Amino acid sequence: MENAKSVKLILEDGTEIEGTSFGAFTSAAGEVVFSTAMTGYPENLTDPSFAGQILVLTYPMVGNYGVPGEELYESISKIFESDKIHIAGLVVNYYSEEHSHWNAAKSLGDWLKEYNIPGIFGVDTRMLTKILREKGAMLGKIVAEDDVALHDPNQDNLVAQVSPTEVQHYGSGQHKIVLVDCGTKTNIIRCFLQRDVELIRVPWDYDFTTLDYDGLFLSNGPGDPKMCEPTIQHLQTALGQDKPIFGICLGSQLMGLAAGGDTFKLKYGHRSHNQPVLLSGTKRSYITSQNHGFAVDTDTLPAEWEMLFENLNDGTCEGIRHKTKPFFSTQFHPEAAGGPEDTEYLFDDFLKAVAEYKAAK
Ligand SMILES: NC(=O)CC[C@H](N)C(=O)O
Repeated sequence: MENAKSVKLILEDGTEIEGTSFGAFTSAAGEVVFSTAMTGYPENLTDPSFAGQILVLTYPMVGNYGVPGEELYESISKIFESDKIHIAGLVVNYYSEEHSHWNAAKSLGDWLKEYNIPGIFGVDTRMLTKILREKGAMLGKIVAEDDVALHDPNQDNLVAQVSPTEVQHYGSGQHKIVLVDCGTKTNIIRCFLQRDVELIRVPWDYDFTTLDYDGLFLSNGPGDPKMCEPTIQHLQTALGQDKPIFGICLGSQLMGLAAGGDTFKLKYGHRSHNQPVLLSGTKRSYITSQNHGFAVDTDTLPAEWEMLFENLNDGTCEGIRHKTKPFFSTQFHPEAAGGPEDTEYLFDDFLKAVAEYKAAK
């Protein structure tokens, strides 16, 4: 690339890696996490759950299919997972400014520049991932001209930063679903709108218990789930009723906390499109899309709750369910975007539970 400027990636353990700048030539600090997904950077970079994180991609060449232009679907993005880039910085091995794809509108570097997000390339990201697997996810920074202090985003209420402030309505189906938006991926909204649903999207701390609805959905979102105290309190009220509840990722962690269980931080998290999970009580496994750094501690779940899915790599909890009421959640992403769509049927399972609840009323 012309006029290439050198930048550094510095980790809290003192590791310093020199590379070349792409995207914005600026410094940024965050939690350094890795993803082994082979594609999907337009989706990953706009997933609000990545807020505050410097993302390391192990796939060796990034940028070669460019970035699509925006298109709308029912007033939300048809392409991206939110309306902006949420990562704090991007670390890749080989960055391809040149790109070729039928819907590419710009290069990855130009897109990062639009949001003032720095990228660094020329980094052996597989070596770096081995360090992060060995020592755990670490704080770090990309340093261009001016130095910045290390900063732990998990100490911030990131959900409050990415959640909307207004209630929004979508669709006109027969099931009225409240979506508590802690930083939702738009494909969750698309998955609902492709079904028979009227969606009421509310801010993370909105008291949804006052609304008239048939089913409750808890979205994914960034940071430590324990920061979402108001959401947990409202959810506890909802758990006292019988209306179906479905949670994804952060939503699963909030369900665990509201039920009286605990969550903990994983050593280096699960971020990829090929995580195997086992459906409890069966021999059926699914390949799932994942992006999380925290998990529900299965041993702390009260007696009325049980693990619904288990991660086959490390045995951690990938979802929970209530033994008698229609409440369940997944730590993985049934809406994929990117990743396999094998578990999208869970949206249908949830809506079936909603229909049964309404029929029994
Ligand atoms: N994708 C998500 O919802 C992530 C949940 C939470 N922030 C975690 O890292 O575990």
